[in-house]
Amino acid sequence: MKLSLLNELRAQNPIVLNVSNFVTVQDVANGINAIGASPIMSEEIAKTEAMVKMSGAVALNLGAFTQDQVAHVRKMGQLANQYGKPVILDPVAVGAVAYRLGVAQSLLRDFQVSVIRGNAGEIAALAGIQWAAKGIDAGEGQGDLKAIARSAALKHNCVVILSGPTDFITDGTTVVTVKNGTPLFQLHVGSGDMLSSIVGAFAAVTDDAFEAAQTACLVFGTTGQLVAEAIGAELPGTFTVKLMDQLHLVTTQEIEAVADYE
Ligand SMILES: Nc1ncnc2c1ncn2[C@@H]1O[C@H](COP(=O)(O)OP(=O)(O)OP(=O)(O)O)[C@@H](O)[C@H]1O
Ligand SMILES: Cc1ncsc1CCO
Ligand SMILES: [Mg+2]
Repeated sequence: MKLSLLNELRAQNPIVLNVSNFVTVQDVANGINAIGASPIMSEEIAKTEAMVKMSGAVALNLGAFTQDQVAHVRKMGQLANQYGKPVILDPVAVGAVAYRLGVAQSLLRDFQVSVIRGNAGEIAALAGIQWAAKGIDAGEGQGDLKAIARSAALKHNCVVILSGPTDFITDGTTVVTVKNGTPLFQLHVGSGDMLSSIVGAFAAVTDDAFEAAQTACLVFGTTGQLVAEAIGAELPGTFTVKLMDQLHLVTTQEIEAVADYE
């Protein structure tokens, strides 16, 4: 865990290039901005190369794609590999829809990702493990989450974040767990999308994708927890607004005071 990466991120203000989804695009852009990085979204394949070149990391979200957009994501992933930019993949709902899983698997064959960030249902699907996912949510599957995360990481040769009440972050060998968070994250559609792009912001300021992934989970989880403790009620609207504020304001000292990871 390297919390000083948060200060590094804010000092560097790296550009994070995103293929987002139309549902959560604004939260994702503002989340990146609030934490101290610089978001840019792309939907046009013709300008992909220039945009990849100027970026510090590329975050690819498979939340709501058309076939044209899949071609765009593929080209962006391949160009990111060519220019040595870290790629973060958010495989939305691949545990619930076979077509989505097929698309995600074909993309993972065509370019190398640095980090996959998904919930239990999504990561189990990418590991080839049976799990009862529910739409974009993790669902009610059963299994050893640590082993599932590790298996997905080995299969795709990358760092994996299996997020949920506890986040499991692994390079296929070591597994770090982050227990910080709040159930309010589940009442805000796109919490996961925000986390995936924030992983991109951290990956842009270090060559160590495993460290970037761990730090992003700790920063995001503790920030949400601090907000929930401050508002003290189940208010998803208020939570969303205050989460943006707190992502901007949170300090490494405040995070350290509540950090719960091993
Ligand atoms: N019950 C919970 N308690 C604490 N933190 C949680 C809980 N559920 C999710 N989180 C946190 O919420 C964030 C998003 O993770 P989650 O697994 O919910 O993503 P997701 O299912 O892809 O979300 P979405 O589909 O809304 O984008 C992570 O930081 C995770 O730690
Ligand atoms: C609700 C929803 N549907 C497609 S993407 C998305 C946002 C969660 O990623
Ligand atoms: Mg998600």
